[in-house]
Amino acid sequence: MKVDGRHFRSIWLEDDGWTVGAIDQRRLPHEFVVARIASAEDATEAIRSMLVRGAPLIGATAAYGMALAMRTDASDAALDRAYAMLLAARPTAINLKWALDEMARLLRPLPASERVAAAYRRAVEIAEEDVTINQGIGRHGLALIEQITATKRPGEPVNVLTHCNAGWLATVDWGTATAPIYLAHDRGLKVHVWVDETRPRNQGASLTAWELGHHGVPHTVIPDNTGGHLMQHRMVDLAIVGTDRVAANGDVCNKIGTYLKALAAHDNGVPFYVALPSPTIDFSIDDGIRQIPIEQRSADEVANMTGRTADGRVETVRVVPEGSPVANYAFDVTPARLVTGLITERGLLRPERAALASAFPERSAGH
Ligand SMILES: CSC[C@@H](O)[C@@H](O)C(=O)COP(=O)(O)O
Repeated sequence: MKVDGRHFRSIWLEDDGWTVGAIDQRRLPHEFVVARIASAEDATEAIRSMLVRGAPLIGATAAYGMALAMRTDASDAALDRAYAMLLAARPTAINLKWALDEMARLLRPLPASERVAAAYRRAVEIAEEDVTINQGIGRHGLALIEQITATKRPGEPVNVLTHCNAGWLATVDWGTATAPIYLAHDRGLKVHVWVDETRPRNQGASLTAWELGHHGVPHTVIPDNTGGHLMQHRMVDLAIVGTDRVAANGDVCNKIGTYLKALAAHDNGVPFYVALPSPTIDFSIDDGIRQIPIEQRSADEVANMTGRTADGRVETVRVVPEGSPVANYAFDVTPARLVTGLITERGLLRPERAALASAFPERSAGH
Protein backbone atom coordinates (compact mmCIF):
# COMPACT_ATOMS: atom_id res chain seq x y z
CA MET A 1 0.00 0.00 0.00
CA LYS A 2 1.05 3.63 -0.05
CA VAL A 3 3.65 5.45 2.05
CA ASP A 4 3.88 9.14 1.15
CA GLY A 5 2.30 8.40 -2.23
CA ARG A 6 4.77 5.59 -3.06
CA HIS A 7 3.77 1.94 -3.19
CA PHE A 8 5.52 -0.29 -0.68
CA ARG A 9 5.32 -3.89 0.39
CA SER A 10 6.42 -4.98 3.86
CA ILE A 11 9.09 -7.34 2.43
CA TRP A 12 10.73 -7.80 -0.98
CA LEU A 13 13.64 -9.40 -2.79
CA GLU A 14 16.25 -6.71 -3.46
CA ASP A 15 17.56 -5.93 -6.96
CA ASP A 16 20.76 -7.85 -6.22
CA GLY A 17 18.58 -10.97 -6.48
CA TRP A 18 19.52 -12.45 -3.10
CA THR A 19 19.21 -10.10 -0.12
CA VAL A 20 15.81 -9.26 1.30
CA GLY A 21 14.49 -5.80 2.19
CA ALA A 22 11.89 -5.26 4.90
CA ILE A 23 10.36 -2.31 6.67
CA ASP A 24 11.70 -2.22 10.24
CA GLN A 25 8.43 -2.22 12.20
CA ARG A 26 10.19 -1.64 15.51
CA ARG A 27 10.90 1.94 14.41
CA LEU A 28 7.38 2.88 13.28
CA PRO A 29 5.56 5.20 13.55
CA HIS A 30 8.43 7.52 14.38
CA GLU A 31 10.94 6.51 11.72
CA PHE A 32 10.63 4.76 8.35
CA VAL A 33 13.69 2.52 8.06
CA VAL A 34 14.35 -0.30 5.61
CA ALA A 35 16.36 -3.24 6.95
CA ARG A 36 18.51 -5.65 4.94
CA ILE A 37 18.19 -9.37 5.68
CA ALA A 38 21.23 -11.25 4.35
CA SER A 39 21.27 -14.60 6.15
CA ALA A 40 18.97 -17.15 7.75
CA GLU A 41 20.24 -15.83 11.09
CA ASP A 42 19.16 -12.30 10.12
CA ALA A 43 15.72 -13.61 9.13
CA THR A 44 15.38 -15.46 12.44
CA GLU A 45 16.37 -12.39 14.41
CA ALA A 46 14.02 -10.19 12.35
CA ILE A 47 11.11 -12.45 13.33
CA ARG A 48 12.22 -12.87 16.95
CA SER A 49 12.81 -9.16 17.56
CA MET A 50 9.60 -8.19 15.70
CA LEU A 51 11.40 -6.19 13.03
CA VAL A 52 8.83 -8.09 10.97
CA ARG A 53 5.63 -9.39 12.58
CA GLY A 54 2.12 -10.51 11.78
CA ALA A 55 1.44 -14.15 10.93
CA PRO A 56 1.55 -13.96 7.11
CA LEU A 57 4.65 -11.76 7.06
CA ILE A 58 6.41 -14.07 9.52
CA GLY A 59 5.70 -16.91 7.05
CA ALA A 60 7.08 -14.97 4.07
CA THR A 61 10.18 -13.97 6.04
CA ALA A 62 10.80 -17.57 7.05
CA ALA A 63 10.57 -18.67 3.40
CA TYR A 64 13.21 -16.09 2.43
CA GLY A 65 15.24 -17.24 5.45
CA MET A 66 15.31 -20.77 4.05
CA ALA A 67 16.45 -19.46 0.65
CA LEU A 68 19.23 -17.49 2.33
CA ALA A 69 20.25 -20.58 4.30
CA MET A 70 20.48 -22.63 1.08
CA ARG A 71 22.67 -19.95 -0.49
CA THR A 72 25.24 -20.44 2.27
CA ASP A 73 25.01 -24.22 2.46
CA ALA A 74 22.53 -26.34 0.52
CA SER A 75 23.18 -29.60 2.38
CA ASP A 76 20.49 -31.64 4.17
CA ALA A 77 22.07 -30.79 7.52
CA ALA A 78 21.93 -27.04 6.77
CA LEU A 79 18.32 -27.36 5.68
CA ASP A 80 17.38 -29.07 8.93
CA ARG A 81 19.32 -26.51 10.99
CA ALA A 82 17.69 -23.53 9.26
CA TYR A 83 14.23 -25.12 9.63
CA ALA A 84 14.70 -25.63 13.38
CA MET A 85 16.24 -22.21 13.98
CA LEU A 86 13.50 -20.31 12.11
CA LEU A 87 10.71 -22.39 13.65
CA ALA A 88 11.92 -21.51 17.15
CA ALA A 89 11.78 -17.74 16.44
CA ARG A 90 8.15 -17.30 17.57
CA PRO A 91 5.63 -19.91 18.77
CA THR A 92 2.05 -18.87 18.06
CA ALA A 93 1.59 -17.90 14.40
CA ILE A 94 1.16 -21.14 12.46
CA ASN A 95 2.11 -19.47 9.15
CA LEU A 96 5.74 -19.82 10.26
CA LYS A 97 5.52 -23.61 10.32
CA TRP A 98 3.36 -23.66 7.20
CA ALA A 99 5.97 -21.72 5.18
CA LEU A 100 8.87 -23.79 6.52
CA ASP A 101 7.04 -27.03 5.68
CA GLU A 102 6.32 -25.73 2.17
CA MET A 103 10.00 -24.97 1.67
CA ALA A 104 11.27 -28.21 3.20
CA ARG A 105 8.82 -30.35 1.18
CA LEU A 106 10.03 -28.72 -2.02
CA LEU A 107 13.76 -28.70 -1.23
CA ARG A 108 14.37 -32.10 0.41
CA PRO A 109 13.94 -34.23 -2.73
CA LEU A 110 16.11 -31.89 -4.84
CA PRO A 111 19.87 -32.30 -5.33
CA ALA A 112 21.83 -29.64 -3.41
CA SER A 113 22.86 -27.97 -6.71
CA GLU A 114 19.20 -27.10 -7.48
CA ARG A 115 18.11 -25.98 -4.04
CA VAL A 116 19.12 -22.31 -4.07
CA ALA A 117 17.24 -21.39 -7.25
CA ALA A 118 14.20 -23.46 -6.23
CA ALA A 119 14.15 -21.92 -2.75
CA TYR A 120 14.22 -18.36 -4.03
CA ARG A 121 11.52 -19.14 -6.60
CA ARG A 122 9.19 -20.57 -3.95
CA ALA A 123 9.91 -17.79 -1.43
CA VAL A 124 8.98 -15.14 -4.00
CA GLU A 125 5.90 -17.17 -4.88
CA ILE A 126 4.81 -17.45 -1.23
CA ALA A 127 5.05 -13.66 -0.94
CA GLU A 128 3.07 -13.17 -4.17
CA GLU A 129 0.45 -15.71 -3.09
CA ASP A 130 -0.04 -13.79 0.14
CA VAL A 131 -0.87 -10.65 -1.83
CA THR A 132 -3.38 -12.54 -4.03
CA ILE A 133 -4.96 -14.23 -1.01
CA ASN A 134 -5.41 -10.91 0.77
CA GLN A 135 -7.03 -9.39 -2.30
CA GLY A 136 -9.48 -12.31 -2.21
CA ILE A 137 -10.18 -11.66 1.48
CA GLY A 138 -10.71 -8.02 0.53
CA ARG A 139 -13.31 -8.85 -2.09
CA HIS A 140 -15.29 -11.16 0.20
CA GLY A 141 -15.11 -8.72 3.12
CA LEU A 142 -16.11 -5.83 0.90
CA ALA A 143 -19.53 -7.44 0.44
CA LEU A 144 -20.11 -7.08 4.21
CA ILE A 145 -19.21 -3.40 4.15
CA GLU A 146 -21.42 -2.84 1.10
CA GLN A 147 -24.39 -4.47 2.85
CA ILE A 148 -24.01 -2.15 5.83
CA THR A 149 -23.47 0.89 3.58
CA ALA A 150 -26.87 0.21 2.04
CA THR A 151 -28.47 0.72 5.48
CA LYS A 152 -26.75 4.08 6.12
CA ARG A 153 -27.83 7.62 5.40
CA PRO A 154 -25.90 9.25 2.51
CA GLY A 155 -22.39 10.22 3.63
CA GLU A 156 -22.60 8.28 6.89
CA PRO A 157 -19.59 5.96 7.31
CA VAL A 158 -19.51 2.27 8.14
CA ASN A 159 -17.69 2.04 11.49
CA VAL A 160 -15.32 -0.91 11.71
CA LEU A 161 -13.47 -1.80 14.91
CA THR A 162 -10.13 -3.60 14.67
CA HIS A 163 -7.59 -4.86 17.18
CA CYS A 164 -3.80 -5.11 16.88
CA ASN A 165 -2.31 -4.74 13.42
CA ALA A 166 -3.69 -7.07 10.80
CA GLY A 167 -2.94 -4.52 8.12
CA TRP A 168 -0.58 -4.60 5.16
CA LEU A 169 2.38 -4.41 7.52
CA ALA A 170 1.37 -7.75 9.06
CA THR A 171 1.24 -9.36 5.61
CA VAL A 172 3.12 -8.76 2.35
CA ASP A 173 0.48 -6.28 1.15
CA TRP A 174 -3.18 -5.31 1.70
CA GLY A 175 -3.46 -6.93 5.12
CA THR A 176 -6.10 -9.41 6.22
CA ALA A 177 -8.55 -7.45 8.40
CA THR A 178 -7.74 -4.26 6.50
CA ALA A 179 -8.06 -5.65 2.96
CA PRO A 180 -11.87 -5.12 2.85
CA ILE A 181 -11.38 -1.68 4.39
CA TYR A 182 -8.77 -0.56 1.84
CA LEU A 183 -10.87 -1.93 -1.00
CA ALA A 184 -14.01 -0.17 0.26
CA HIS A 185 -12.11 3.09 0.73
CA ASP A 186 -10.49 2.87 -2.73
CA ARG A 187 -13.95 2.32 -4.26
CA GLY A 188 -15.28 5.46 -2.63
CA LEU A 189 -17.36 3.88 0.15
CA LYS A 190 -17.36 5.79 3.43
CA VAL A 191 -15.49 3.78 6.05
CA HIS A 192 -14.19 4.83 9.44
CA VAL A 193 -11.97 2.57 11.57
CA TRP A 194 -11.86 2.44 15.37
CA VAL A 195 -8.25 1.41 16.00
CA ASP A 196 -7.60 -0.31 19.36
CA GLU A 197 -4.22 0.91 20.60
CA THR A 198 -3.36 -2.71 21.56
CA ARG A 199 -1.23 -2.57 24.66
CA PRO A 200 1.38 -3.62 25.55
CA ARG A 201 3.21 -3.15 22.25
CA ASN A 202 0.72 -0.76 20.71
CA GLN A 203 0.57 -2.34 17.27
CA GLY A 204 -2.77 -0.58 16.70
CA ALA A 205 -1.64 2.89 17.71
CA SER A 206 1.81 2.57 16.11
CA LEU A 207 1.18 0.49 13.01
CA THR A 208 -2.51 0.28 12.06
CA ALA A 209 -3.02 4.00 12.58
CA TRP A 210 0.20 4.72 10.65
CA GLU A 211 -0.75 2.65 7.64
CA LEU A 212 -4.40 3.77 7.53
CA GLY A 213 -3.24 7.39 7.80
CA HIS A 214 -0.75 7.01 4.96
CA HIS A 215 -3.44 5.48 2.78
CA GLY A 216 -5.94 8.21 3.67
CA VAL A 217 -8.46 6.00 5.49
CA PRO A 218 -10.41 7.89 8.22
CA HIS A 219 -9.68 6.36 11.61
CA THR A 220 -9.62 7.08 15.35
CA VAL A 221 -7.24 5.47 17.85
CA ILE A 222 -8.97 4.36 21.06
CA PRO A 223 -7.67 2.89 24.31
CA ASP A 224 -8.20 -0.85 24.37
CA ASN A 225 -10.98 -0.61 26.93
CA THR A 226 -13.23 1.62 24.82
CA GLY A 227 -14.77 -0.92 22.42
CA GLY A 228 -17.52 -2.13 24.76
CA HIS A 229 -18.76 1.40 25.35
CA LEU A 230 -18.80 2.16 21.63
CA MET A 231 -20.70 -1.03 20.89
CA GLN A 232 -23.34 -0.26 23.55
CA HIS A 233 -23.93 3.08 21.84
CA ARG A 234 -24.26 1.59 18.34
CA MET A 235 -21.03 3.26 17.23
CA VAL A 236 -19.53 0.05 15.81
CA ASP A 237 -21.17 -1.60 12.78
CA LEU A 238 -18.82 -4.55 12.67
CA ALA A 239 -15.54 -5.77 14.09
CA ILE A 240 -12.90 -7.33 11.83
CA VAL A 241 -9.73 -8.74 13.35
CA GLY A 242 -6.85 -10.83 12.06
CA THR A 243 -5.54 -14.06 13.50
CA ASP A 244 -2.32 -15.93 14.13
CA ARG A 245 -3.86 -19.38 14.10
CA VAL A 246 -7.35 -20.82 13.61
CA ALA A 247 -8.02 -24.31 14.94
CA ALA A 248 -9.98 -26.71 12.74
CA ASN A 249 -13.05 -26.19 14.98
CA GLY A 250 -13.02 -22.43 14.26
CA ASP A 251 -11.43 -21.22 17.53
CA VAL A 252 -9.43 -18.09 16.75
CA CYS A 253 -6.11 -17.16 18.32
CA ASN A 254 -5.23 -13.49 17.98
CA LYS A 255 -3.55 -10.64 19.84
CA ILE A 256 -4.34 -10.50 23.55
CA GLY A 257 -7.63 -8.68 24.16
CA THR A 258 -9.39 -10.00 21.06
CA TYR A 259 -11.50 -12.35 23.21
CA LEU A 260 -12.83 -9.43 25.29
CA LYS A 261 -13.82 -7.60 22.10
CA ALA A 262 -15.65 -10.68 20.88
CA LEU A 263 -17.53 -10.95 24.20
CA ALA A 264 -18.58 -7.31 23.99
CA ALA A 265 -19.62 -7.74 20.36
CA HIS A 266 -21.68 -10.83 21.25
CA ASP A 267 -23.42 -9.00 24.10
CA ASN A 268 -24.30 -6.09 21.83
CA GLY A 269 -25.24 -7.96 18.65
CA VAL A 270 -22.29 -6.51 16.73
CA PRO A 271 -21.05 -8.85 13.96
CA PHE A 272 -17.56 -10.11 14.81
CA TYR A 273 -15.56 -11.31 11.79
CA VAL A 274 -12.08 -12.78 11.56
CA ALA A 275 -10.09 -12.33 8.34
CA LEU A 276 -7.60 -15.06 7.56
CA PRO A 277 -5.51 -16.51 4.78
CA SER A 278 -5.71 -20.31 4.50
CA PRO A 279 -2.10 -20.85 5.71
CA THR A 280 -3.34 -19.60 9.11
CA ILE A 281 -5.64 -22.62 9.54
CA ASP A 282 -4.16 -25.38 11.68
CA PHE A 283 -6.09 -28.50 10.72
CA SER A 284 -4.00 -30.57 13.15
CA ILE A 285 -5.78 -29.20 16.22
CA ASP A 286 -9.44 -29.09 17.22
CA ASP A 287 -9.39 -27.08 20.41
CA GLY A 288 -7.77 -23.67 20.20
CA ILE A 289 -7.92 -22.92 23.92
CA ARG A 290 -6.15 -26.10 24.98
CA GLN A 291 -3.83 -26.64 22.04
CA ILE A 292 -2.51 -23.33 20.74
CA PRO A 293 0.75 -22.30 22.45
CA ILE A 294 0.46 -18.75 23.78
CA GLU A 295 3.64 -16.73 23.57
CA GLN A 296 4.70 -14.98 26.75
CA ARG A 297 6.83 -11.96 25.96
CA SER A 298 9.23 -9.79 27.90
CA ALA A 299 7.96 -7.91 30.96
CA ASP A 300 9.66 -4.81 29.50
CA GLU A 301 6.87 -4.49 26.92
CA VAL A 302 4.34 -3.95 29.73
CA ALA A 303 6.56 -2.04 32.14
CA ASN A 304 7.88 0.40 29.53
CA MET A 305 6.46 2.66 26.86
CA THR A 306 8.28 4.19 23.92
CA GLY A 307 7.32 7.44 22.24
CA ARG A 308 8.51 10.70 20.76
CA THR A 309 9.27 13.55 23.13
CA ALA A 310 8.16 17.12 22.44
CA ASP A 311 11.67 17.95 21.20
CA GLY A 312 11.67 15.06 18.74
CA ARG A 313 13.67 12.34 20.51
CA VAL A 314 12.37 8.76 20.65
CA GLU A 315 12.57 7.62 24.27
CA THR A 316 11.48 4.70 26.41
CA VAL A 317 10.10 5.36 29.88
CA ARG A 318 8.97 3.04 32.67
CA VAL A 319 5.27 3.20 33.62
CA VAL A 320 5.14 0.41 36.25
CA PRO A 321 6.71 0.70 39.72
CA GLU A 322 10.15 -0.88 40.00
CA GLY A 323 9.74 -4.32 41.53
CA SER A 324 6.09 -4.94 40.55
CA PRO A 325 5.81 -8.31 38.80
CA VAL A 326 4.39 -8.15 35.28
CA ALA A 327 2.68 -10.74 33.05
CA ASN A 328 2.73 -10.46 29.28
CA TYR A 329 0.59 -13.04 27.48
CA ALA A 330 0.78 -12.01 23.83
CA PHE A 331 -2.31 -13.82 22.48
CA ASP A 332 -5.67 -15.17 23.54
CA VAL A 333 -8.21 -17.53 21.99
CA THR A 334 -11.73 -16.52 21.03
CA PRO A 335 -14.03 -19.56 20.99
CA ALA A 336 -15.69 -20.25 17.65
CA ARG A 337 -19.16 -19.64 19.17
CA LEU A 338 -18.33 -15.91 19.49
CA VAL A 339 -17.20 -15.56 15.87
CA THR A 340 -19.85 -14.49 13.35
CA GLY A 341 -17.83 -15.64 10.37
CA LEU A 342 -14.40 -16.21 8.86
CA ILE A 343 -13.43 -14.08 5.87
CA THR A 344 -11.13 -16.22 3.73
CA GLU A 345 -9.81 -16.01 0.18
CA ARG A 346 -12.47 -18.58 -0.76
CA GLY A 347 -15.40 -16.76 0.77
CA LEU A 348 -17.20 -16.23 4.08
CA LEU A 349 -17.22 -19.38 6.16
CA ARG A 350 -18.89 -20.50 9.34
CA PRO A 351 -16.31 -21.05 12.11
CA GLU A 352 -16.51 -24.84 12.15
CA ARG A 353 -14.54 -27.82 10.87
CA ALA A 354 -17.00 -28.87 8.14
CA ALA A 355 -17.01 -25.41 6.53
CA LEU A 356 -13.22 -25.02 6.71
CA ALA A 357 -12.59 -28.54 5.43
CA SER A 358 -14.94 -28.22 2.49
CA ALA A 359 -13.45 -24.83 1.48
CA PHE A 360 -9.85 -26.06 1.83
CA PRO A 361 -9.92 -29.83 1.15
CA GLU A 362 -6.26 -29.87 0.08
CA ARG A 363 -5.23 -28.50 3.50
CA SER A 364 -7.58 -30.59 5.62
CA ALA A 365 -6.76 -33.91 3.91
CA GLY A 366 -5.04 -36.29 6.31
CA HIS A 367 -6.27 -34.50 9.45
C1 LIG B 1 -2.55 -10.74 10.48
S1 LIG B 1 -1.71 -11.37 11.87
C2 LIG B 1 -2.86 -11.25 13.17
C3 LIG B 1 -2.76 -9.98 13.94
O1 LIG B 1 -3.95 -9.48 14.30
C4 LIG B 1 -1.92 -10.10 15.11
O2 LIG B 1 -2.30 -10.84 16.15
C5 LIG B 1 -0.54 -9.83 14.89
O3 LIG B 1 -0.19 -9.02 14.06
C6 LIG B 1 0.41 -10.48 15.73
O4 LIG B 1 0.92 -9.52 16.49
P1 LIG B 1 2.45 -9.41 16.80
O5 LIG B 1 2.69 -7.98 16.63
O6 LIG B 1 3.19 -10.25 15.79
O7 LIG B 1 2.58 -9.94 18.17
